[in-house]
Amino acid sequence: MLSVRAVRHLRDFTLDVTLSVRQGETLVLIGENGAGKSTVLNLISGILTPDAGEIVLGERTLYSSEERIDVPAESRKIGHLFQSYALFPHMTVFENVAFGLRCRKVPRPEIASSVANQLAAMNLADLSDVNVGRLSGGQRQRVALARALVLDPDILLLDEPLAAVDMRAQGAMRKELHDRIRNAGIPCIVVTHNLGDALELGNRICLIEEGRVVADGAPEEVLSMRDNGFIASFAGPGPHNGLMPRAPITGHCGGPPDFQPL
Ligand SMILES: Nc1ncnc2c1ncn2[C@@H]1O[C@H](COP(=O)(O)OP(=O)(O)OP(=O)(O)O)[C@@H](O)[C@H]1O
Repeated sequence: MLSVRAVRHLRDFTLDVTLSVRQGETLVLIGENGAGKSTVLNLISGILTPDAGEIVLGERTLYSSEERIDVPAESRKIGHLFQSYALFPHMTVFENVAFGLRCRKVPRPEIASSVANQLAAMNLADLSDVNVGRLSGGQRQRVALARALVLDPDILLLDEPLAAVDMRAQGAMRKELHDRIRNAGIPCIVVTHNLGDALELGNRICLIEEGRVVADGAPEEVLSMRDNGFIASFAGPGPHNGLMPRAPITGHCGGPPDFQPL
């Protein structure tokens, strides 16, 4: 179980979110550009430090402003797939996937077998010795996912995991993600602008607007709010056909747990 209560002052507004994700549950974060979705992931993985609040993963407090606990990013066992991959282009696929394990000082033979297994599982074994700079966007995204999964993480944070995968490969990749998330049985947070992905991958959808959670519920509940006009931010295409428009949100709801409009 992950539980987050985090405040962080950003350039244009103060992010102030409270959310939780149970074991085996996938929470999908949606919201317009700049709403604060990636910042939430960065606060959980330790790349950014909250200005106040508390982040607890299982039995472990990762951050607490009251108890002055701030576990550094490298000591958190978190699989974080970044929107921009954050891979090393001059290093091989193997070296990129091994990077987090090396930082954790995992013994070399264990790194070799873990990385080989992960690459095989993701059909990347043939690219093991290829420099990442030579790969396509979709291939890089799979390498970034392999790097997140090879850590055997306690939680998965996936920022736009299918954005760079071409349409033809998206179906297979979405299914693979779905299976892996389910099999991992750990909390997972996915940021996406794609409603089809949100429905396919998520047990719950959380809508963020200017750093605040304005809706949090089962996908069908959040969608019915959309259908009833409480949320206009993804009122465009139908559930399975593409990108959510990034227009300003014109309606609010009361947020968890009863989703009443303001
Ligand atoms: N380190 C930072 N310090 C101050 N402001 C920041 C920082 N990082 C991001 N911001 C600002 O915080 C806001 C939220 O950005 P964030 O990247 O989290 O949004 P997002 O919802 O993930 O957007 P997108 O869908 O475009 O990726 C933006 O206004 C951004 O300019």
